[in-house]
Amino acid sequence: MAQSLQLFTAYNRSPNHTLPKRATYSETKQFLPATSSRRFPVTVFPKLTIQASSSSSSSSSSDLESSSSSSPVLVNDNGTGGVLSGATALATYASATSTAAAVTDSSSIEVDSVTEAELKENGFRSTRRTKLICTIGPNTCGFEELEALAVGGMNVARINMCHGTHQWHRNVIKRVRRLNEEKGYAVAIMMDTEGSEIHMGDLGGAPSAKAEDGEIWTFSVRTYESGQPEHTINVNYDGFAEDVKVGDELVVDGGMVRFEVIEKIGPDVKCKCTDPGLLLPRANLTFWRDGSVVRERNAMLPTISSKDWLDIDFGIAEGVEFIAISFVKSADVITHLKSYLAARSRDSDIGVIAKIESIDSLKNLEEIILASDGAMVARGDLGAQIPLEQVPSVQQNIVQLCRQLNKPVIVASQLLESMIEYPTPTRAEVADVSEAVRQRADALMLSGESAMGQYPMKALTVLRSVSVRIEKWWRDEKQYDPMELPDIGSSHSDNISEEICSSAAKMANNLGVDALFVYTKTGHMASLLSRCRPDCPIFAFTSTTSLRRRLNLQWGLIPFRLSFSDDMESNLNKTFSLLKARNLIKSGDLVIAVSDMLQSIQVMYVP
Ligand SMILES: Nc1ncnc2c1ncn2[C@@H]1O[C@H](COP(=O)(O)OP(=O)(O)O)[C@@H](O)[C@H]1O
Ligand SMILES: C=C(OP(=O)(O)O)C(=O)O
Ligand SMILES: [K+]
Ligand SMILES: [Mg+2]
Repeated sequence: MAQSLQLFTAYNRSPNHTLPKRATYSETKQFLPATSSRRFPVTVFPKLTIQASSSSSSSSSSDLESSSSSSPVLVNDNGTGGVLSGATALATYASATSTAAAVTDSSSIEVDSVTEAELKENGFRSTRRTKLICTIGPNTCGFEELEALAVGGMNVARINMCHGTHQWHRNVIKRVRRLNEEKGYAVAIMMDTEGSEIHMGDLGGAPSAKAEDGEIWTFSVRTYESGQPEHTINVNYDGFAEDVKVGDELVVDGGMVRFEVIEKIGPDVKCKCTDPGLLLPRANLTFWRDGSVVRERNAMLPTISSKDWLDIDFGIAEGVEFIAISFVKSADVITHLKSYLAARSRDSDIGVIAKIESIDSLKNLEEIILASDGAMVARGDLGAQIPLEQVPSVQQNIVQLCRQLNKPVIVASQLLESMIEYPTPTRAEVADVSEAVRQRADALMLSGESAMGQYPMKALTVLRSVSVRIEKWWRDEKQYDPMELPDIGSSHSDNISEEICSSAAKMANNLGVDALFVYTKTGHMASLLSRCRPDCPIFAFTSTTSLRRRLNLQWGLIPFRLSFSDDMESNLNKTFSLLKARNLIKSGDLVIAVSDMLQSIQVMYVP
């Protein structure tokens, strides 16, 4: 297959290639009632009594008609229909997406063509559980590129407010929304704030500048009206010249270029290049003294700057699903933002993701994660603030803590950095991706690889195929360590939900069921199931498209939009008939269903 070929052709990379050795960073049929012999109701109510389910009633024929008439026909490379391999999805995306239809009426179910194809081809148990995030930049902002990314498995599109204008970001959001509406995808939008980081200016419009060994460069807080002199870099932080000392090490982009401070002249800081490399516009700057990162007055800068507040208002107005906050230092800022969001965005529920990328965030890790709706291991800046060799253990700790606290966690930055320039990843990068998948992080994120790299689709394909392969490997080999999941709920009802989900997940593993079904109004039960990381996929049914998108960040959840009632019996009947109409399930499949309206566990074969 194309994908396995691609992973192995890396050997063909010429040892004499002329590219730089180090990649630069920056940059349904009628429903038939169930036969009682094939069904085992295990309904658990809050008082924990066992109730047998009554026999089911058939769903209305209008459900069936609307569903089957809108069922998309998928075409594979050979045009024989019905198959779209995970590995060949990219090659066939045009045919798949051109025939896929989004369905939004109340009697139908909404799922996208890619999920549908994956379920049909590989069966439930082989669907990808790890979610994929792509940063959108100049190389991926067009409708066709965004569509190719969605077909390639993008679950969340990230926009980085460090770059671009509101109009640019608005256009990207509109295109993603159009894609969701027209093709039935549930791609969520994550807006990432700039934060009060120290970074360089725009290089006077140049795409990059090369700093050579021993060259003297001036870093200055001055703004140059009539063009920037040669070897001069503008710095955005007013206190820069006062805070640095002669002898400090100035680190660009976490170590891609290094300078030593040799002289201070008013607002100008003269520096000698000690590690040559490419300077990119708005690159991040840190300065180090005696082996640790210096945090002078910049430590006092607000986590959410006035510019960030304007960007947050923009995110609210555009209805983004997630806002990721850069350089979080404490839980207060998250709590404050959450109350601001609650007051401003009445209907929508925007998730706040805390980016763990500073020493302060590590000191207050648990309270920050508890206050947030998720966390990101932002290894780019984190690796510029703590010694690099500490990053892997910190990553593992954050991933574990997030799962224990039931918060989705993203592993970000440099996963496939070399693919910014090369069509194949390094073995080390594949091992890094595998490790994040083995740790069972909720999501993996591409930054420069998808924003401005030369091979965004190939990078996404690598993430997808490595994820699927590693997940299957540890399911087959039982490679993963079971994790102790503490009670996290604050009420007895919460504890019941947790017990139901962990029991349902355990039953699912022991019985080898095909899928877990969860009917959820708030997403809570879905996330509790995801937290258990069961062996089978979790079909999460929710009645709103916004919640469907938001669930798309979490491990193992396949979100569907479906109108449902408080009557589990009729929900299940409706779901079975709709899914059967689309050949997504078949008679005899074993399913365990839970819901957050009725605290119950039902085990049943699809009639
Ligand atoms: N909206 C955008 N417009 C232009 N370039 C972008 C945009 N988003 C990302 N990029 C480019 O992709 C690179 C990698 O993205 P990311 O890691 O999110 O940013 P950063 O390098 O600032 O941390 C950026 O350095 C920038 O060159
Ligand atoms: C994801 C990160 O943040 P940004 O790309 O915004 O610097 C990071 O630092 O790893
Ligand atoms: K950012
Ligand atoms: Mg960062």
